[in-house]
Amino acid sequence: MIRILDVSKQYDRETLVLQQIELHMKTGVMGLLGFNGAGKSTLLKIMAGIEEPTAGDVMICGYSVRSEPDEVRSRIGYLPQHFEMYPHLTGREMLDYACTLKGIRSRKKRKEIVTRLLYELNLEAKAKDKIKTYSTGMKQRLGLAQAMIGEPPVLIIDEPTVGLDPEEKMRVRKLLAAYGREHTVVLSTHILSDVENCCTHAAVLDEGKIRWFGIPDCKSEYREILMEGHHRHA
Ligand SMILES: Nc1ncnc2c1ncn2[C@@H]1O[C@H](COP(=O)(O)OP(=O)(O)OP(=O)(O)O)[C@@H](O)[C@H]1O
Repeated sequence: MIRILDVSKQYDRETLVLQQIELHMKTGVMGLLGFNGAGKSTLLKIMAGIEEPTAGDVMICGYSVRSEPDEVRSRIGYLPQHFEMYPHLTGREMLDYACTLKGIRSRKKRKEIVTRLLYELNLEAKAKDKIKTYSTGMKQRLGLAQAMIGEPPVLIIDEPTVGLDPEEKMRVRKLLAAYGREHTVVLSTHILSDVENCCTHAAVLDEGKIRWFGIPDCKSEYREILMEGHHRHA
């Protein structure tokens, strides 16, 4: 589903933000862990076709983000770290508009999709309220809903549980874990419990390199690697 092939990224002459990243992922949920500035968002943006890699390529469902961006775009759902929404639209209107942008022309089909997503993200009660009245957590869930429109084979989510209360965190983790049974989800997070509660795989990104990749559990050495990095960054 996703093949990250020798990806490097340099924004300016001094900083090599990503260094020869190689990662392959089939179905499941991959948690990308790392400290502030480790390069997580940059890697997700490259996967989503928002940033160009300086070297290397990413293949999504067999298509290159560099040379086949339209094919890639139609196969991913992406939630960036800072997602701009129209404050004067209601949640339902925003999702309906996002469906239109994804090329879903039938009004009936859009209504079906939007109703199901509002239910899955626990937004039904606020569906007719303007987004400007939403809490951070509600906006985050609406952002997730727009990424899931059309059931894309690959979901790329930057910090999915930021701003959510504990109950909503659990709901979102369960939803992403369920999505990952038949699709591929890549998420970035600082939170170990996100990884241990919903990810089938984890990668630790540190100073632009993958320091660890594997199946996360509480005994995995990625915890030690994170602790060691924590001391180094403190
Ligand atoms: N557009 C840009 N121009 C120049 N430097 C950038 C740009 N975007 C990111 N960087 C730098 O690249 C590095 C990695 O940033 P990135 O946002 O990918 O890290 P991150 O792991 O997602 O961090 P955080 O957890 O704080 O979101 C940082 O040093 C950042 O300052």
